[in-house]
Amino acid sequence: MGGGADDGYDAAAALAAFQASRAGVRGLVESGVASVPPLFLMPIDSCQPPVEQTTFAIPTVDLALPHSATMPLVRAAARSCGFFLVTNHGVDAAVGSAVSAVRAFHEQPLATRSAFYSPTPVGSVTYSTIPIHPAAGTNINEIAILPWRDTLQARFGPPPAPELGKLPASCRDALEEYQKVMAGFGKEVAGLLSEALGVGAGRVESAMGVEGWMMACHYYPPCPEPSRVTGGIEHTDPSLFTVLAQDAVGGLQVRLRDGRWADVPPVPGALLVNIGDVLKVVSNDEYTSVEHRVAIKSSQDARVSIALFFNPAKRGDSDLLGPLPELVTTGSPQRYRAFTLTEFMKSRKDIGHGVSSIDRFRIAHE
Ligand SMILES: O=C(O)CCC(=O)C(=O)O
Ligand SMILES: [Fe+2]
Repeated sequence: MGGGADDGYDAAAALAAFQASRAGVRGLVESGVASVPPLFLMPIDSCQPPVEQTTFAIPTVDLALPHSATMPLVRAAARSCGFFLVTNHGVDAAVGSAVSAVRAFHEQPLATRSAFYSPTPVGSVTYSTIPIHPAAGTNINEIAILPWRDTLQARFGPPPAPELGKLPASCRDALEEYQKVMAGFGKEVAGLLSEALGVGAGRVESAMGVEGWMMACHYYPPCPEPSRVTGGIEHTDPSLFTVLAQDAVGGLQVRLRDGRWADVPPVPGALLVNIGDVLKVVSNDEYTSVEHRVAIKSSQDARVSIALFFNPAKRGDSDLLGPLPELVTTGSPQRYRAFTLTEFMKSRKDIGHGVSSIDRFRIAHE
């Protein structure tokens, strides 16, 4: 992939030119590209839908049900497929405004939005086309490949809040409001997930803190050749858990246990929650962190999604992430050694963004 001197294509120069345009993928589409530039072409086996691609019904947790009913649903979903939809969450207005504000930001005229654009996401607020991690794909080598997506990313925590004044004015109020409302929603989800582990509702939060908020506001432009690109390569989330809000276009796919990929069609009004690698570790493998990716579905419609990662707030070099001691028993021995967030991030950098990045900390048992 990526070509070389032999075919006259210089991938590094193409990447530099794309980044220097400060226009993102949206800019390419606005300029009327009729085919996918090589920088975005995925190896065939990384983006083509497998033959038996299927649609999968994600379990739903209805928060209007009594607590005694929701808790077992959360427990079953977190253990079996690692994803669940949440309905009757009471935050529709904030979700609607945030998704609209993200679309408005990405669809501003080039001159306005390019002022925010940076080639790589460094800093607490960034707008970029984040290159695919070289180790993340099966046969992606050292030449960067880009996803068919532009991302406005903002770190909201842990406190003290980083410079949110850097958020673009066009979406600042809606995103700040969304974050505030979702902090409350996330506490409720953290409580349910903790209680469903049988360790008490406050345990996960008191052990880790959940205020390490990172918000990724994605924009997936329509693509002239959707099957040749990826919106996001297969990965697991590094978070404790992630909450995804999205419009009606769709594109998210999850990997089933048998290895096939399944479409997860958006459900109007529902939020999607998934378990990340850190909570899988904390739960001593009772919960599962499932690989997912994003396909581009449309040559007409741009898709917007907002992934809000609830990461551990406790992240110093003396804060250890590991299985909760009360979940370690004779029948269920400790599956991971404790590690710091710094070690974990290094592992993702070295090994890639799949679930295997926590295998470095796994304790082998006969
Ligand atoms: O846009 C989506 O549907 C998913 C995005 C995602 O998986 C992520 O940001 O980690
Ligand atoms: Fe993800």
